[in-house]
Amino acid sequence: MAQDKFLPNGAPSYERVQVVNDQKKFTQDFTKQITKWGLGDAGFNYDLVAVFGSQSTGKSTLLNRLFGTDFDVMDETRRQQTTKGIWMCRGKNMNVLVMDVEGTDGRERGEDQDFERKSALFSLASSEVLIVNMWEHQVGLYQGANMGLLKTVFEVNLALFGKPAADGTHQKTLLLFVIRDHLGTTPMENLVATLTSDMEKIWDSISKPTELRDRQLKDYFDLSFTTLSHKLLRPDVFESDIKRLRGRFTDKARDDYVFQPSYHKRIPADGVAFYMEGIWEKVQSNKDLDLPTQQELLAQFRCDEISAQALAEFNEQSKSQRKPVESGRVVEDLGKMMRSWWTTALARYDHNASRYHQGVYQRKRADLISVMESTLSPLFVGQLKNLHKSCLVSFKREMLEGMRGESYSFAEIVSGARSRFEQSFLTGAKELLIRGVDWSYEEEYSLFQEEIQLVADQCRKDETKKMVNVIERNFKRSISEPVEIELMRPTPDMWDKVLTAFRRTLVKSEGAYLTKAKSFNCTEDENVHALATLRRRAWQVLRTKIDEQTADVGILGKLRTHFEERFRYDEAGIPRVWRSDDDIDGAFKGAKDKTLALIPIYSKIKPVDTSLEYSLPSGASDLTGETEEFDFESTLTIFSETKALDISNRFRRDADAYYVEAKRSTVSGIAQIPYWIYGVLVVLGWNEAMAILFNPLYFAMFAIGLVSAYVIYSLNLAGPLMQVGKTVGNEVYRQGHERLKEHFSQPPQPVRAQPVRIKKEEPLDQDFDSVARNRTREMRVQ
Ligand SMILES: Nc1nc2c(ncn2[C@@H]2O[C@H](COP(=O)(O)OP(=O)(O)OP(=O)(O)O)[C@@H](O)[C@H]2O)c(=O)[nH]1
Repeated sequence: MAQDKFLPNGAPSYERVQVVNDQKKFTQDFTKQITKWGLGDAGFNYDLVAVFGSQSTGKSTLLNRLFGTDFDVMDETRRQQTTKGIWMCRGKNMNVLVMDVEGTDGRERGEDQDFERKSALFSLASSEVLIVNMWEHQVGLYQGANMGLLKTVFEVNLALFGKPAADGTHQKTLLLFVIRDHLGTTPMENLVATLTSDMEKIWDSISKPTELRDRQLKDYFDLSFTTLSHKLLRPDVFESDIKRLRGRFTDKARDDYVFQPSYHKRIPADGVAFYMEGIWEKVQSNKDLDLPTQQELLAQFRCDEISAQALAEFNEQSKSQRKPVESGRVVEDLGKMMRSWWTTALARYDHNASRYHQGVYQRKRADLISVMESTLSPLFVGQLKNLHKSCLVSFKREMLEGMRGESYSFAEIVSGARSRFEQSFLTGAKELLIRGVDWSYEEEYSLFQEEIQLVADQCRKDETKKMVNVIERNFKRSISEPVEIELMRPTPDMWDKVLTAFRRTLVKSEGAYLTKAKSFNCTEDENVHALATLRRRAWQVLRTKIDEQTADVGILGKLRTHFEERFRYDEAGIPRVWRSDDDIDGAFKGAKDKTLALIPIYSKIKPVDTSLEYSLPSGASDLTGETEEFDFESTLTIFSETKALDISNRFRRDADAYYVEAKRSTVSGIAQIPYWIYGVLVVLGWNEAMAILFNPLYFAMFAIGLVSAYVIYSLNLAGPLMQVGKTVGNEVYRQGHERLKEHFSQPPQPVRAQPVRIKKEEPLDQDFDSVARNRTREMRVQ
């Protein structure tokens, strides 16, 4: 709140204003006040100085003496806090904004150090020169000299306002250490060295943002030092010290002039209020600035250390199982291990850190838990995935093994395997849980269940397919014989019988399917699909069988048989022996016509009783879901008209052959020896027969002949004897043949000339030829 001290002549006023009250509210009158101070148009021509230090260390006194301000000064007799919040005043006859800040370590605020930190940070961030006010005897102390506070302030200041400008330079601030009540016993240089070293130490110990890790204290701050004598004991020296120091703020020519341009924030004076309000808001609202107490700071430091130690061991342990899990293995007792690492780390942290500030301890504990959780999370997720995979593989294996035999219930195998491996997954997943960690396996579990269902469905589909194939084979076996029989004995209602047999067998097959499908837990849709497939395949089996039976050879055979049965056999089934007076033509025509009439019957599946007609939807899809080309109507036609014509022509040719054969058989019957010839033979041979019967020699020979014939017949020797006879005959023939060949093919041997003695008795008139003949004969004899 501004103190109203308007000057009647319009000269600038020097009244102070409370920029931030003790409720941490920033004043709304600041801009107005800057105008009143006459600095509205000052542009950059102004400076800003603030003071930092413990309560009642003469800060206000110092500022009033240096800048001619009138900040409240403590009443010596009461020794209590005077400055509350942050005040500002214009320096007398100086374009200097002077900020008097509530002292630190105030009795009134006690443990609540929030305001002193925020106000200190605000002063540091907004001023060009920060006067660090302290008693000489505070130098070298840590808490006493506000070093802890400075450390915090530096840390947050760096994080919030420490980013370099575009040219890489940093906004600098002068820290002017004013050592009060300087007695002179400790040389100035020593004090400077101690304070400089303290500041360097503070700077080194603060945690810096990564990108500002290597920044030095001098990048942000210049340090300057001065002393003031004891105000009460040596008032004269004090006064001269003040005067000397004042010169540093006013005399720009001096080397140690404090308001160097490099410290200026480059904010025009009329924007200072807005700028400072922004800084205050940033200071106030930033979470990082909920600054801790010294106790908290210590706790933070120690808890961090303890936590890091606990984490180091924990990380080492968890690392050991990372590889196995990543490689896809289900690590046994992983949950147990994780819980052990977890509790060990927490116990270690709890044991060492619980002695520190509870808030910090709890907060850091939560941090530790969160880090451990994120470290173990990949193991949890990986193990769940591995569990999922391994249970699924085992489920598949068990399904396949279960379905290996003949008699098994698919539904039982599925439900058994499913519940076992779901349980196995759940047990494995639950084993991984750590109390207090919000991990969930539900999503993975439902994925696992879905995949189990997919595998079961696939197995069921495969099994259904297999089952339909088996039923189809059985159907084929069952339908084969009835179809063969019915097609072998064609009648007009042949197809009625075939279709009846087909329906009967199909009903049995469908029944077999439905019984098995029940144990498969097939859906209604799957059943409909499978039955449709079964019907179509059954029909195709029937068709194949019919095709096989009505192939060229088959159909011609059947027609021939049918024809023969009617032409070559009589009604009683006895083979006909055609006589010349038989009506071969009529029988032939009848049999042929009846047989030809079968061809149209064979050519199309068409029952007489239309209720037996069978039909199937065309273009039905297979069990695999693939649509097959299937035109039911076309399957009803066994052969086309052209084919029927061809068959009938070929049959006609066969039938004609039978006809010719029949005709020939009557002719050959006619060519037999007439019966009267036998009579003539009896008459003519009567005498010879009597001669044999009544001549004992002939009779005996006849009887022997008969007995021999009987013996040969009864011993079945006719064949061997014939064979022997034949062999002997052949041998005789061969021998004879060879002899003859030898005889006729031998060339005449050359005859050696012998001396010829003319026998007396030989007639002289014997001609040469006869002699030669005789000679030749002789030679042969020789
Ligand atoms: N010994 C000594 N006392 C001083 C000096 N300067 C001021 N004092 C006395 O210290 C007391 C506190 O002075 P203030 O100026 O009010 O101190 P302050 O630091 O502004 O106090 P707060 O604003 O309440 O924090 C007053 O009684 C002053 O007379 C000094 O240099 N030496």
